[in-house]
Amino acid sequence: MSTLIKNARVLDAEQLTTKDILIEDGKIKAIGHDLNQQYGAADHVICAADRFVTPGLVDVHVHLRDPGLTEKETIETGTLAAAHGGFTTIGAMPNVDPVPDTPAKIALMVAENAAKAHVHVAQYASITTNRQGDELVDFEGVKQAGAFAVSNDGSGVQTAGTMYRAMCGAAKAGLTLAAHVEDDSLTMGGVMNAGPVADKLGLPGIMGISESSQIARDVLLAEASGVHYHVCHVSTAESVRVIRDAKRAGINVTCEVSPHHLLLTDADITLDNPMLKMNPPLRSPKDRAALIAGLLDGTIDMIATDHAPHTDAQKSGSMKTAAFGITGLETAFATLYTALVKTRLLTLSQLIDLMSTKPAQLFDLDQAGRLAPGMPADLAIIDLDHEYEIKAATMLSKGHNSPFIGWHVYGNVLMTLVDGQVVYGKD
Ligand SMILES: NC(=O)N[C@@H](CC(=O)O)C(=O)O
Ligand SMILES: [Zn+2]
Ligand SMILES: [Zn+2]
Repeated sequence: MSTLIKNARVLDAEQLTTKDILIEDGKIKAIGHDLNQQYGAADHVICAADRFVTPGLVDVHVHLRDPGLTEKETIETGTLAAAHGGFTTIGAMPNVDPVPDTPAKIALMVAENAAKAHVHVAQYASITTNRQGDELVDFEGVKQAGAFAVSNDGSGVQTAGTMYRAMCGAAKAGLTLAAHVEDDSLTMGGVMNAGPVADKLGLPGIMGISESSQIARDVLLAEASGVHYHVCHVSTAESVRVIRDAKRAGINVTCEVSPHHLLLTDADITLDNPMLKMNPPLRSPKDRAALIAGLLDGTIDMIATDHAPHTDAQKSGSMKTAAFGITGLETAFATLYTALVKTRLLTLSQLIDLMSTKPAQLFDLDQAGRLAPGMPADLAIIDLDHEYEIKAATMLSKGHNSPFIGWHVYGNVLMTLVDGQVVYGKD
């Protein structure tokens, strides 16, 4: 089976050029001109009509909610949402029920993902039993069973001793440790960023030091243990500074930032609105500026959505009681392309690096992140030229908890292919 994508605009040495892409048996066979002369006619032709074709996007931070929380999302709906957003590989976080904290549970989840997912799913195991306390997971065992990394996302690892032992174990097993950094003794029941906006709204605040102080602890533990330490969803200027300094010291640390922390701040919270409640919270404009500076100087390695679907009921009422988290898979590319690339803060090539090439490289997902002969045909065809409105009605995720609904953006994903098969497509 062969497919020819005609007239694709692809990035080549940071410039967009028009080429054809030939796919054979799920892999990219060739990228170039007049491919039918060399390889003969393809079984199928997709006319890209000068639309942008990107290597499939890679998101290392997604909540699929399956098993156990399937009223919010399932493997099917979450990975359809990923395909709709142009993502072809996602990392699934372990805050599900039961928590994948044994080799047997990981093996089961890996099998379920393979049977039900529309895109490639890399599965996280937890760091500790049931994502809490101090008993470590069998890292060698979960790696053998198919876990690609470990994380307690949703909660921080509270004690240095447990984190250090976890890092030593993960390093020995060759697993990246991805940390949700949050010191519970500094969180104090907050629901949004601590500061003048929270004070004005009368809402309890979450201090930035609950995040940054744990990163400061962890980079030193990472240095001592030799683990690849990855920081999830950095949100403050101090976090960026600590990570920048750690990188300069040669420590093996990487980090991600979410689209919402790049696009919004607590100044956008003008009333008690659960759609703007997530963990970590939207920070100050000064923090947002530091995140963008961190992206530009390479301190921040990648963008990850932290797609966190919840039911309408769980996201209604007051920020004091609503669930933390917003969806992201179906809005990430378009919102970032519109706000950062069209305004020339980033080039398109830099955005694709941050959303595909670098997450694939840094998480050893060596079958993702590049459009090149021999690679799996994982790609998305995107219309960069026509403005559209983000609407809840077009979302394939079960969760409609997005603050970006109603935004007018560019960068509509028209079609997504995984292993050469169309997993999302509009005519
Ligand atoms: N980000 C969130 O606000 N919520 C996430 C958990 C997490 O990423 O920490 C969730 O699972 O809902
Ligand atoms: Zn988290
Ligand atoms: Zn998360």
